[in-house]
Amino acid sequence: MNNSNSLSYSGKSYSRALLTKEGIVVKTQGPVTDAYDQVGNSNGSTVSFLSGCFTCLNTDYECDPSTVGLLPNNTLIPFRRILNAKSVDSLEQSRDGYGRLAQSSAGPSDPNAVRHDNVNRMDKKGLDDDGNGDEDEDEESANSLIELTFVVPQGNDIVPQKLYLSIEHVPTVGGSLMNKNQPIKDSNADGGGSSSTMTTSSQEDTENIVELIFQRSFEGIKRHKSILVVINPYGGKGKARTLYETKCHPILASTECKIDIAYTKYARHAMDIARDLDLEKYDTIACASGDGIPYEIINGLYQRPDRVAAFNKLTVTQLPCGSGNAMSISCHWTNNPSYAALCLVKSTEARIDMMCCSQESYANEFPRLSFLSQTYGVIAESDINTEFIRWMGPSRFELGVAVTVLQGRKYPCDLYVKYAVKDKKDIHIHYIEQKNKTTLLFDRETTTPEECTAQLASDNDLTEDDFKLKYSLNNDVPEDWERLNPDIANNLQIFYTGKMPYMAADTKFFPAALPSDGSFDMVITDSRTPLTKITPILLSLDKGTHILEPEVIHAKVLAYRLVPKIEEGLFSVDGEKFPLETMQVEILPRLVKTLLVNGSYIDSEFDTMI
Ligand SMILES: Nc1ncnc2c1ncn2[C@@H]1O[C@H](COP(=O)(O)OP(=O)(O)OP(=O)(O)O)[C@@H](O)[C@H]1O
Repeated sequence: MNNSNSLSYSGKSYSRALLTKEGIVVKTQGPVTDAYDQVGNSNGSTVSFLSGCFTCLNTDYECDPSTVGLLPNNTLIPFRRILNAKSVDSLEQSRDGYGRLAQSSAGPSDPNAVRHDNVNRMDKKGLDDDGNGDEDEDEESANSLIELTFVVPQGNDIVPQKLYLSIEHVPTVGGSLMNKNQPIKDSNADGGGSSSTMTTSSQEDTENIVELIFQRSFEGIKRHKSILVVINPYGGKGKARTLYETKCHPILASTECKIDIAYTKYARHAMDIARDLDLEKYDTIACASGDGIPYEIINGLYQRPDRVAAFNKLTVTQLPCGSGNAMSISCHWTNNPSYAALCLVKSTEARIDMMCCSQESYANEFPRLSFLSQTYGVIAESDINTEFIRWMGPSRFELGVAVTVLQGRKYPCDLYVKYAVKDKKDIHIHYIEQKNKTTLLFDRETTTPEECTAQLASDNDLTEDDFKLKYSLNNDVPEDWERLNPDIANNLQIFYTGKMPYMAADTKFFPAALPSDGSFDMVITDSRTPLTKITPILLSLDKGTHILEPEVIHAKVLAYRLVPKIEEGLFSVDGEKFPLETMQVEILPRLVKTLLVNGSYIDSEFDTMI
């Protein structure tokens, strides 16, 4: 390579870089390009990010071989985008007899595998970048090369990329920078660590820097996860497997996580998988599916004799590969499988409340845990009874709702509710108070990652008591439960209860939902509401402002009993069909561990809705 700006060692193009508080800044290495993308980060702000080809992996535009591996001046690679870091010397120690670098844990579809081959071909010829076979350039820097893997945007997705770096500066106490050739602080020196210094060899420096990169890239986050990916090959109209393999796996395989994959072979198989799972083997179950598989996994775990241990050990999350991905939208803040894969790696564990459903048909055996919603009336009928027009995609559901509402159908019932917060104004106060609790917990300025994890862990040890139901279906309705005005109950149109803000990509049905406020949201409409009023209500579901309308009943509840008074129909629980029988539901606080961006659901903007 005849580019005067380029650096190479042993056939590897590499860049000089600085380690800063925010990430790794890559210094001038080649012609400055304007190929930047604005990428929304988990805090809702944006960061600059390079797109296009700089490591020969992107096909967005044709690359210039003289700039391969080179980044424009001062490109910041934020820590939250970093998946892995390795000392190149330690990689080289694991070469096979042919001089190949050891392959990463990436599967066959991992584009990084190609990159290893490219590098090795050059190594085999014994040529460096100037083609003369001398390993003469920047020998000292090359001794401490780091192979960094991070995500970059590609089209609508993110993909892993590798880059070789020579880190010239690392931060000292307080975040100021020091020269690499000075003795570096020990591996705790991440802004608050020991001030003792070590005089180390270049290789030891590199190992320390790698450790520092890991500490900053995985603050308060489990780095070596053992993940069981459960794929529903029929999910997402048969696209779930391909979505996982092309968009999620390359990202997960680039990390230090261990990944096993199980395919569901029949309906409800995921429940059996969770029931029979070896708890020792995994800490995370990732459902590459719609919302049906997380529901089955959670209930499979619930039915285990060692359910306390199961819910203490395992985190259940979703990679959005189905047609309904409410869990990922609410928890990972995205419906995009590749971004969700990054969230799986980078998000914080947090406990969420479950809603425990009892009906005569199954309650004596096992009640059912619902993480998302229960519905009766228009929504239930529209979800299930429009299966035959599934080809229409999500709009079939809206059409179903519109038709049923236009028909003026009603779904009489008796409804008894134990309220947590009944008045709409008080819900706002409750929401802001509870939301701030989580925000404070995750405020990195006031809470260290360790404190944050400790606070979360302090109530992470469930006991069998946490599974005990307060109310029995067989008993009379408790005295402190309130009966919904029969005038409304006998004309009920929509009955929908939920625990997450989004029920579909453009349906923010429960904007006041919070992960663990010990209650769930109830929304009710009356079929006598004039069309001129109900139409704007339905049209505002995407914004979530429907709950502000006076015609909509909205409350935070702890439990309810609904006695249907129709001959034919159904309940829908987390999108699954349930029998038309008396349904009793109560909250079981903080039962399931999942992954939430900064410990919160996606911002529903409920606090600013007036
Ligand atoms: N191999 C299989 N054969 C038939 N059904 C299956 C299989 N694997 C899983 N299922 C069922 O598919 C259903 C839907 O799963 P999931 O939520 O992952 O997909 P989805 O794309 O969101 O589908 P839906 O639109 O039906 O909710 C679940 O009830 C599950 O039991």
